[in-house]
Amino acid sequence: MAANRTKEKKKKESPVEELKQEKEEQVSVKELVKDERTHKITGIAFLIISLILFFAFTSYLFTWKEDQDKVLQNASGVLFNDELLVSNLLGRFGAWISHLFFYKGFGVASYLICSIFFIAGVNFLFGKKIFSLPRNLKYVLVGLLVLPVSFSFFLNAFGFPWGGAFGNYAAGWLSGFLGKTGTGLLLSLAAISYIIWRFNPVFSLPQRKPKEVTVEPLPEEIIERIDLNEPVVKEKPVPVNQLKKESGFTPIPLQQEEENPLHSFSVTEKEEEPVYEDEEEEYEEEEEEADEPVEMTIPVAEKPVRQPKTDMPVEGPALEIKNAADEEETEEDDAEPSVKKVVENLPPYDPFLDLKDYKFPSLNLLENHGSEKIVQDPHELENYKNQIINTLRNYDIEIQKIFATVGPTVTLYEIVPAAGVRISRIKNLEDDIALSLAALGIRIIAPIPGKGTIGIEVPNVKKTVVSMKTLLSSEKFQHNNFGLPIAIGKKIDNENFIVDLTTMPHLLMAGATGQGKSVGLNAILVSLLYKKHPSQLKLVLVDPKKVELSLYRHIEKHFLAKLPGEDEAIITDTKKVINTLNALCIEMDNRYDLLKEAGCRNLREYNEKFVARKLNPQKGHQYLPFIVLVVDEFADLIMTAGKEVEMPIARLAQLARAVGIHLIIATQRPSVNIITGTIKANFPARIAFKVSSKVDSRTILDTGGAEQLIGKGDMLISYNGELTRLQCAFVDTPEVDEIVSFISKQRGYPQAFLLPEYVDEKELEGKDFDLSDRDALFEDAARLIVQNQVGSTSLLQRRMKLGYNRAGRLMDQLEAAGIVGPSQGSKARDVLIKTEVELEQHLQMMG
Ligand SMILES: Nc1ncnc2c1ncn2[C@@H]1O[C@H](COP(=O)(O)OP(=O)(O)OP(=O)(O)O)[C@@H](O)[C@H]1O
Repeated sequence: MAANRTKEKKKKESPVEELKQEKEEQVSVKELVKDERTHKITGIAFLIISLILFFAFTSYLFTWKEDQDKVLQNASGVLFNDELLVSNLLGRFGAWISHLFFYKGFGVASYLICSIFFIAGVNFLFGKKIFSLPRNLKYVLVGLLVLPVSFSFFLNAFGFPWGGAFGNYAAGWLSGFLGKTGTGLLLSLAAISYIIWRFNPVFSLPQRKPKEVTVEPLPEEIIERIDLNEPVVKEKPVPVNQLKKESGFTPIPLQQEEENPLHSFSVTEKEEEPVYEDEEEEYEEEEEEADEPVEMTIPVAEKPVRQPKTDMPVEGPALEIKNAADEEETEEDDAEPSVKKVVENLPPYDPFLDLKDYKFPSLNLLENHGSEKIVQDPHELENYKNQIINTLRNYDIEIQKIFATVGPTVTLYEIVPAAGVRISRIKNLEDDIALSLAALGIRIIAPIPGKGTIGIEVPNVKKTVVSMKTLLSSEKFQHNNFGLPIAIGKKIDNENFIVDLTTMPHLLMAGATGQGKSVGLNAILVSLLYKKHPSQLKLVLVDPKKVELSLYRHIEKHFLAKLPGEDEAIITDTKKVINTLNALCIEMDNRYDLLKEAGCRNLREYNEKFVARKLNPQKGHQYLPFIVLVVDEFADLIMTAGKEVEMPIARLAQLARAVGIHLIIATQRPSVNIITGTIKANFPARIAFKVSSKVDSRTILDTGGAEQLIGKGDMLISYNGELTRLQCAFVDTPEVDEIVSFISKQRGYPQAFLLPEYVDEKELEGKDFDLSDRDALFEDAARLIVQNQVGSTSLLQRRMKLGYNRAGRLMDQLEAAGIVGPSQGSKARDVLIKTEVELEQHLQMMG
């Protein structure tokens, strides 16, 4: 049976084979020329010709003396004169062809001919344009014109045909025409021109003091678009900057780049329209004057003041106000002329007086990770370009132009489709293009907002790590005037992405585990630590995982804020998180009260007024630092505490911006039950690292794309209505350790910045005030409150030199004794007893 089947099969196959043979016989010349095998054979033939010429020429260098006479004498028949014995390695042919090229032609420059055959051979053999033949032909042509003349002119010795007949003739003619000196100079000009053209050396005059230039220098690494409409393949991978120069890419002027909304998010460029409201512009002016960091050192005298909210005595001259004037009269408008005079005469309040020796961390604490030079293989560019064009062509989509912008991790191919092509068609081909490029993480932006082009982002084979050090040492970071500058990463065009957290004004970060979230948080925190004095910034760190943020515990006395009575500043316990969030709400309300009383619209105006000594510390006014709340692993909190966490966060996010409280919330699980509508509505700025699904991407960014990222700090940021792809700056844990230890070794405040105490009402229920437990200062406190008719804890703290806890306890006792009303959040409590006489009676009754 089996044998029969094989026979049948053979029978069946034979007609096919016959057909095949017939077909092979009928191959037309046209098909033969097109056939891949013909190309390979031609390629090898060319390579062999190139080798034959090379060996013949090289042998000629050693045998020319012996062979020259023989060839000259038998000029016509040398090739076929069997009796003629020559010394050239390639025999009579070698002797003849070398004589032809060297003696009668171009001398040593004849070697250039070999290169033509070599290049044509390689291109044919591999079926690709590995080297550019037209470019080679150009070089060969110029070489054959210039080199023989130079060789003949300069090396006219030893009887060797250095420049061949052509060289001799041309050099002789030139010498007659220009004289020897003229010819020498002309040939030198040719050589120098070539060197300048090829290598563009830098000629610099001895250093003179440069004039003051006000234009901001552009960051070095900005890379322009590469025009892929010309061949880009070079012999070996070269840095893109060089590549552009060498292969004649058409660099598009930077101005055009800036017009591209994808690139134009240069929030730090001076000429950019500021995104701030009026008041913030003013703030910048103020900061500009004050903020003149030289190598990260901010001048001490011109910074706003921090009035520590601790029990430590307030340093500096602000207390002099008290001596000079009644506290009721120190308000700017009502102030007596004499008071005004004193205030005017005082120098502005020194911001850093509390820690005036504080040194900002130096950039040396950070490391360079990798070379930072973006190296792009031109073959990769060419390949991807062709594959993109071919894939689109397979679907009948023609394109007009294609450009590439090479970023640290991805390259953006920008396509201008032919007229009439529907953009949605290209968008639908996302998967096909990804398949044809055999690359993961392709993202298609159709269209690029504000442009008639379509973007295809393709991950680079070789990725570059963006070091935090590069970003922090950049001009943009060092000389900006942002309230809270944060360096996040680099855009696809290599521009540094440095923004002001105060304008965000809060930030939501999401990303699957291991995709770079913690590194991103560290990058933000490190940026702040590099730019802010401890008096200007306080961090509230919430870290349910207990590991990520614990690095920062050593700077508790410099930069951290905590609840009164807590041991640890970094909050890991859910219950304490709720208390802290509510305490922050109280702080926010308190700040609003202070702002209202001072007649200021925001923190900046308020601090400005305070620094100018227009606000009276005796009335509770103090310098207010920014507070940044960082929550790592928000999902854990929402899962365990739900609304109890969500409500204060939403409230803070809605209102806290004006009073300088900003939120950074990170989560691994960007699902809708965690990032609820309320949270989302209040966090317009969002970052997504790689997430596991399109749904997750939509939850965080309101659009897909984050699932296509490639991890390791590759991210999308949605800010100001724009979506930008960034490579997050990399800062390693040992670097953070170094910075933290540098700060922690310096003198700090006596304790962390204390947040207002928040007592859960539920906990208080049932707790009655026991008269026998009365504080020793109870009666004094009661008198003070009644005299002033202000039920404020800070009044007790200030006047009685008490800590926050004790003052708070006293106030609770006063409430229990019916002297003051219940707490009203940030507002002072009502005082229920109006006169001192009444109070004395009350105290007596209490016994
Ligand atoms: N910006 C970056 N550049 C280069 N490599 C990075 C970058 N960010 C992260 N990585 C690499 O990815 C690893 C994981 O990053 P990271 O610890 O920040 O992830 P994660 O999202 O916080 O994870 P988890 O949620 O589990 O803590 C890092 O150890 C590092 O090797």
